[in-house]
Amino acid sequence: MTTLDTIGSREALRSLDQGRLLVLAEEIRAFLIDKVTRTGGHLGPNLGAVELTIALHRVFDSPRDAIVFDTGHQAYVHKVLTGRVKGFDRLRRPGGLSGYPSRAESEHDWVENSHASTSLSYADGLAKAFALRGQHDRRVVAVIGDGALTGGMAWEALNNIGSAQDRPVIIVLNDNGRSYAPTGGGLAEHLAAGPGEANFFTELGLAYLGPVDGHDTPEIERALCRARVLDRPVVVHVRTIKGKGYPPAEADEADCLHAVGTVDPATGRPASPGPPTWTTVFGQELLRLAEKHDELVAITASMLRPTGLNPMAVAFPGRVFDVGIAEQHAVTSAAGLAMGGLHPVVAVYATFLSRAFDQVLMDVGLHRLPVTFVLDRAGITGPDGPSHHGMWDLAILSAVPGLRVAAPRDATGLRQLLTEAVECDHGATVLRLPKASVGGDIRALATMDGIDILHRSAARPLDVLLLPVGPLAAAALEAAAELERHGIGVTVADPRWVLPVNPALPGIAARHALAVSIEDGIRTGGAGSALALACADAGVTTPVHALGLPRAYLPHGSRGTLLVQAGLDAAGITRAVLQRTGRADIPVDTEGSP
Ligand SMILES: Cc1ncc(C[n+]2csc(CCOP(=O)(O)OP(=O)(O)O)c2C)c(N)n1
Ligand SMILES: CC(=O)[C@@H](O)[C@H](O)COP(=O)(O)O
Ligand SMILES: [Mg+2]
Repeated sequence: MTTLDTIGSREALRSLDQGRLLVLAEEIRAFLIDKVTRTGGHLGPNLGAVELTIALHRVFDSPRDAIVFDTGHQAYVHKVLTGRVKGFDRLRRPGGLSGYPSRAESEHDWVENSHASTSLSYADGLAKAFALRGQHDRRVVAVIGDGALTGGMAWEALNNIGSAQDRPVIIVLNDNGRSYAPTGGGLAEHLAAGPGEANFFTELGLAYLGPVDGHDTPEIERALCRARVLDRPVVVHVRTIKGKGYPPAEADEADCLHAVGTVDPATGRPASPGPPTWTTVFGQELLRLAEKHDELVAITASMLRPTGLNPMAVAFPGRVFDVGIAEQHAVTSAAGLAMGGLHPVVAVYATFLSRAFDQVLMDVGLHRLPVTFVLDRAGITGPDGPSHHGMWDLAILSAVPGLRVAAPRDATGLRQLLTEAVECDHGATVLRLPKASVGGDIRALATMDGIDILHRSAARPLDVLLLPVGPLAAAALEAAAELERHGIGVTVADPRWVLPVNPALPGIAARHALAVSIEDGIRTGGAGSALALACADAGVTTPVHALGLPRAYLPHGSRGTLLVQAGLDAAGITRAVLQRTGRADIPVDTEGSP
């Protein structure tokens, strides 16, 4: 019987003496390494939060006291301590444990959104609610990383929390000195300055306790107990080590094994390097363009390597800026760079650009500035779940006047479109790339009005027009072959620049009996909706059917499975066309997946 087996309740956890606490921490570390190296997940962050989370659950009475985790990627220990040990064999698997807090999983979980820098705002709201409902005994604890603290929302919340001396929000700053890479900026320098430094938190109206050794459970508990009874807003500054206790993580210069796939537990590395990804191809091409165009600069929001900017950063360190987890600042500072005569490339995950929509619309779009956005993880991403799927960008960006969106279907297309984007000096451009390895090139048979014709049935070319967005071209071509076997003629066309709609597309659609757009994004307001509107405006009566993702929060799972479930694989596209051409009776071969 391990100590971990004995802590089925908070009372049992609180009953452990210091010796057993040390044993428990090591058992949890070994558990995390064993499970997460098999399933994939956020290993480094959680290894650094072991003692901190044990202390939190010994001092506070969750869920009566609310413990809110910022970003939520470091909540595995919280899940271990709240009865979910058994779920870790299926962490981030379809139907299995979420990699983030999940309200459906436990009453101890509050925030499911994995977007950083939100915890202090939730905490401010919860504290107000508890106060207004007379629940003055309930504490609100926000656990925020030093990286997440570089996000603007956190400072908006601090401004409010600091001014409310009667609402005792307890902010636990989990300071491991890193986001992915070492955290940069004035805040990080201040936090690293050492205990003697007067802490600006006090000037904002918050008490400050620390710095505390984040791997000494009793010391953390003493600080948390003081915070608990202070009865005013307080920051408990906890110093931790990302990847603590696992040498491959502690030694990992890049990001302390921040997020891993299935890896060898002995090394923390995958058994074999995977095939080239879209990110890799982008990073290499951006470097080539940076060598050619001195005006090219790049910006990341604390994700230099994950977005592929590292090659350019190594070659041109003065032209790549990491602004912290601050997408809004990234976009508007890009507007400033463009106003200053440069051409910025803002590299960001698609889901995180949502946070900076106003900046795209009013700081870049309104001024018609030459800024290029490269959205990685566009479309279904998979294991990170609903707040990570990059499925909103086409719908929200379709509203920005003058902004153009491209979706490359292969590596050659990515290189060509990135060149076109960075050479465009009269407005914003966007490229969207999926979380996937890049497939083989798909050559065009012909190009007309900027539209690549990928396939045209010899027999009856004008039955159905398939318009895949980006990499879904491969599934569309497979569907075309299947449809032809049923005597349906298919044209497959790739406009490359998918928004705004290419003015030649309604004319092409008019020559077909049915037009079907296919996009890895929500169908409401996406590329298909835009095409239908363009056809209507042009008086084209060809029915337009938009295949895409539902306007829903999709669960975590594998990208392939989720695309199949959305009908965005070859079989799904084929079924959709057969249904709309009165041939629903024909059975469709459902083998294979995108
Ligand atoms: C708005 C937003 N941008 C980027 C990310 C990607 N991201 C996830 S965790 C992370 C680093 C967080 O650093 P920190 O808060 O210090 O937590 P740690 O991993 O160090 O425990 C980043 C940038 C995100 N989740 N949300
Ligand atoms: C928590 C967070 O936002 C990131 O760590 C994200 O999980 C990384 O996603 P990828 O693994 O797709 O880079
Ligand atoms: Mg950190």
